Amino acid sequence: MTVDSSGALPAASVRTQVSVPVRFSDGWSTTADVFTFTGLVDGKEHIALGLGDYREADVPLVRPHSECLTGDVFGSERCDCGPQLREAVERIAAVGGYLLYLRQEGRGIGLYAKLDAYALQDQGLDTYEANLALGRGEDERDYTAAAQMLAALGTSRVRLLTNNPDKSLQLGALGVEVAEQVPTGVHVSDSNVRYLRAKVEHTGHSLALPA
Ligand SMILES: Nc1nc2c(ncn2[C@@H]2O[C@H](COP(=O)(O)OP(=O)(O)OP(=O)(O)O)[C@@H](O)[C@H]2O)c(=O)[nH]1
Ligand SMILES: [Zn+2]
Repeated sequence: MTVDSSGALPAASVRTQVSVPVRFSDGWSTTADVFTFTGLVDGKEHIALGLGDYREADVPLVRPHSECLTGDVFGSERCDCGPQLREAVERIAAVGGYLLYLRQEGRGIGLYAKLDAYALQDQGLDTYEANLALGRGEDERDYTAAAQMLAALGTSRVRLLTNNPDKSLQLGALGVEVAEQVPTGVHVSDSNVRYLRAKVEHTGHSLALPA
C-alpha cells in the first residue's frame, strides 16, 4: 500500500467522464459513465464505470474488479472472472454504484506471467504455488489506486461486492469505510473448481463450493 509519510492518500482527480452505451452478448444493456483519472499512484490506466443512479446512491455498491483478459474478454472458463464481471455490472446498475476496472492482470503479475502460471498449473501446481514457482508473490495486488479513485469520485463509504477479504482489508486500511461486504455469485464449472477451491484455502474467499 502506498500512502505518504503523513498517512494521507495521495490525491487523484477525475480526468474525463464520458457516457458509453453497454450491451452484453445476452442482450442486456445499460449506459455507463466511464471515468478516467489523473494522479493514480501506480500510473496505470484504471477506469471506473458509474452505473445506475450512482449519483443518488446513499452507500454505493462498488466492485473492484481485477483485469483478466482471458476471462473478461475471451470467456475463458479457467476462472470465474467473466461471469463475475457480467453479474457485477447488472447488480450495480440496479442499485447505483461503481465498477472499478483495475489493471491488475494475473493478480498483479501481468498477462504473460499468468499464462506461464497456467502452464505450471497444468503440471500440478495450484494457482498460488504457480506464482511462487515463478518467483512472484501469491497475490501482488495493491488497492491504493482504487481508494484514490473512490476519493476522486467523492465516495468514502461503500458496500463492497467481493468474496475476497483482502480487498475489504486493504481498502479499509486506506480510509474507505466498507459498510458491508456483499458476496458475488459462485460461478463454478468443471474447469475452474480447482482454482476456486485454492482461493478458499489460501486467501479465505467466502465461496460455498460443492464438496
Ligand atoms: N496469477 C494468476 N492470476 C490469475 C489466475 N486466474 C485468474 N487470475 C487473476 O486473478 C484476478 C481475479 O480477480 P478478481 O475477479 O478481482 O477476483 P478475486 O480477487 O478472487 O476477488 P473477488 O472476485 O472479488 O471475490 C484477475 O487479475 C485474474 O487475471 C491464475 O491462475 N494465476
Ligand atoms: Zn480470470
